[in-house]
Amino acid sequence: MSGVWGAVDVGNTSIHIGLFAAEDSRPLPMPTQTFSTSSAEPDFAALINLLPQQPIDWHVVSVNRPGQAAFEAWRKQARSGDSCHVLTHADLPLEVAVAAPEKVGMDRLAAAVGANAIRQPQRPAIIIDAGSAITVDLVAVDGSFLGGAIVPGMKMAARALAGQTDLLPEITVDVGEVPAAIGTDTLAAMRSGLYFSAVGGVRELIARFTAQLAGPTPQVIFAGGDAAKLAPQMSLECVTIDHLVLGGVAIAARTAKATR
Ligand SMILES: Nc1ncnc2c1ncn2[C@@H]1O[C@H](COP(=O)(O)OP(=O)(O)O)[C@@H](O)[C@H]1O
Ligand SMILES: CC(C)(COP(=O)(O)O)[C@@H](O)C(=O)NCCC(=O)O
Ligand SMILES: [K+]
Repeated sequence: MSGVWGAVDVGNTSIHIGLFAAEDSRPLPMPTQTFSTSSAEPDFAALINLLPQQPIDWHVVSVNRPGQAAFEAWRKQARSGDSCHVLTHADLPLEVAVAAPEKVGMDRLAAAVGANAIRQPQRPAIIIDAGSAITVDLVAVDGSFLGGAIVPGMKMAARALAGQTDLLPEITVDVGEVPAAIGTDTLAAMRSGLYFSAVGGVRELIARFTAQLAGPTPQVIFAGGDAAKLAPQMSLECVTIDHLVLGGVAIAARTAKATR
C-alpha cells in the first residue's frame, strides 16, 4: 500500500473524491487532492492521473446507488490492485442515537464525524449540508448523532417549480447574488422564494434545535455545494468547512486502520 487513502462521497449531484496522506494526524484531515464528477454521468478519466502507482485503500460513503455502482465498476477496471470498503454506520466512530441508524444517509453521519473532530468539546453542533438536499443535523455534547431535518436543496426546488408548473422556467440561484425579497417579475419572484425559503428554513431549524437543547449554544457548521450561498445570510456565528464529509470518511479510515 502507498501512503495515500482515497475517500469517496457519492451524493445525488456529485461524486466527491479526496486523496489523503496516511500520516495526516490533524483532528479533521484535509485532502491533498480532490476530484469531483457528476453522479448521473460520471467520468473518472482524469482521476487516474491523480493517483499513485501503488495500490491505495478506498473508503466510500454513498447515498446514490447508481453513482456508487459506477465508481465501483471504474475502480475494479482501472485500479484492480486497490482495496475498497463501502462504509456503513457501524464503521464510523460515531454513536448514532436514532432507532434506525442504517437508514440515515452516510453523508450525514460522515459529516457528523467530521463535525465532532472540530467542534468545541463543551458545545453541541448543528451541521448544515447544503447539497442536492439540505440536511440540518444535530450532534450532542457527547458526540452522538441525534437526527435532524431534510429539506429540498435550492436546485431541486427550482426544478420542482419548473417541472410541475406550465409557466415557470428553470432558474439557478448564483453564489454572491442576494436577491431582492420582493420580486417584481417571475424570475425575480422565484429567485427570492427559492433563496429566502432555504435561508429561512435553515434558520428556523437552527432556532428550534437550539431551543430544544439545554446548555451551551450549538456551534453551527456549514458544508456542501451551496454552503457559500446560505452561510453568509444566517446572521449568526457559523463556519463553513470544505470537505467535511470527506474528512469524516478519512477519520473513519484512520480509526479502522488503527484498530485493524
Ligand atoms: N460546479 C458545480 N456543479 C454542481 N453543483 C454545484 C456546483 N457549484 C455549486 N453547486 C451546487 O451544489 C449543489 C450540489 O452540492 P453537493 O454538495 O455536491 O451535493 P450532493 O452531495 O448532493 O452531490 C448543487 O445543488 C448546486 O446548487
Ligand atoms: C438526505 C439525503 C438525500 C441528502 O443527500 P445529498 O443532498 O447529500 O445528495 C441523503 O443523505 C439520503 O438519501 N439519506 C437517507 C435518508 C436519511 O438520511 O434519513
Ligand atoms: K446534503
